[in-house]
Amino acid sequence: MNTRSNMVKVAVVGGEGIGPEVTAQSQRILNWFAAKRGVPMTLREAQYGIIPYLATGKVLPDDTVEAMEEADAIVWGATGGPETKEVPAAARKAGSLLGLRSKYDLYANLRPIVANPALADSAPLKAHVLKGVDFVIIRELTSGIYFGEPRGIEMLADGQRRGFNTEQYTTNQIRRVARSAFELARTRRSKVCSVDKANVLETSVLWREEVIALHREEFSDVDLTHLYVDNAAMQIVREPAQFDVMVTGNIFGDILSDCAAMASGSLGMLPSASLGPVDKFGRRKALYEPVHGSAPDIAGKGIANPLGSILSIAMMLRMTLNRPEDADLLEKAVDAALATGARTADIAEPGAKKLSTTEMGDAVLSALEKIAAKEKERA
Ligand SMILES: NC(=O)c1ccc[n+]([C@@H]2O[C@H](COP(=O)([O-])OP(=O)(O)OC[C@H]3O[C@@H](n4cnc5c(N)ncnc54)[C@H](O)[C@@H]3O)[C@@H](O)[C@H]2O)c1
Ligand SMILES: CC(C)[C@H](C(=O)O)[C@@H](O)C(=O)O
Ligand SMILES: [Mg+2]
Repeated sequence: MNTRSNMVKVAVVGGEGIGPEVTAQSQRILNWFAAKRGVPMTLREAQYGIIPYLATGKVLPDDTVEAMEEADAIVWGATGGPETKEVPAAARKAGSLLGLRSKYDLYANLRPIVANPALADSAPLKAHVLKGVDFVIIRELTSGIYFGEPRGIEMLADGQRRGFNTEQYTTNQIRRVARSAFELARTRRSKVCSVDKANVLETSVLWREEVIALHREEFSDVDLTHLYVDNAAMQIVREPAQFDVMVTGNIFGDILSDCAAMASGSLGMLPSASLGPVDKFGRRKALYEPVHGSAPDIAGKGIANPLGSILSIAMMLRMTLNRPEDADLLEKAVDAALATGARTADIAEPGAKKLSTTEMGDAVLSALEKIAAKEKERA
């Protein structure tokens, strides 16, 4: 029997656009693992975005702040969309996703890209979903040009306006995310590709020097290569199966991960984990979210692919809950659902039945039941 003290606290924040639609499916999965597998967690639902803004004047109301504050893991849906225009910039900024990443120092953002075999065999996706693609982009998430100062838009003497941002990285910011990449690579195929723009940017010169130094000092058993970001984008399209772990800065990682998403068939397939520093009790605040955004073009239609969000729960089971068997079980259930032909619109073949978001959730839950029952029989 689990006592409340060993319960992992999870805040579930659907957010905006398709965020609540996909997160609802993840929540069903979480409930299944709590009820059927005894995974020790408490779920606290909380709101984010335009709805709480209209009620409280805050996109991130106090109740949500409290839920996130006490949580070991945050399950996030999405932010953004046309409604954001109704929220004044200051209120939006006060509760932004970037602010949360910064507040909890979620510096290591893991974005796995896996070509599911069932999709690699599917005719319309064959061109870019290539068998054997299985790599992780580790994106530095709390520094770089997203956070560097000074930034702003100023008026020039000649009447023009000038916008400016600052790319910046310190030794420690580079080393800690590079360490995450080397450590992850040791659990995989022991290859790290570091991506920068060291032929132009000083931040990238420093990035490359520090990655090389850390590699020499502590990780010389790992195979380390370097690519300029423009070449990396081309290589991801040309031969994504060559990569194991790719580590890069904030903005390069943002762009490369959407680009790499197509090797998995759809942006809707990609999960992510954003991890903070390990505290003195060995705990690590984490935020789990699909890589995609609020998708205003399909929001409210019930057709979004929930698998990116659901696979983020597998990452949570593995990384926050330390339940690798349950993470494997969930990934197997996603594989099984896809193998039986379950497809949302973004990954469907022409003429094939297109499942709604909820029906894809049903397909994963039904696969979970079947696989768990078989495992029980075998035991
Ligand atoms: N982490 C986040 O919350 C996050 C991430 C990215 C973008 N955003 C925000 O989302 C808003 C929309 O941005 P965008 O349109 O550039 O990017 P997006 O990721 O929302 O959508 C890009 C394209 O991918 C499709 N898509 C995305 N997720 C899908 C899914 N689960 N199933 C099927 N198709 C899916 C969309 O329909 C769209 O055509 C912006 O306000 C942006 O800032 C938020
Ligand atoms: C919504 C936006 C700020 C965010 C980013 O640029 O980091 C998104 O694109 C992502 O990839 O998580
Ligand atoms: Mg992005």
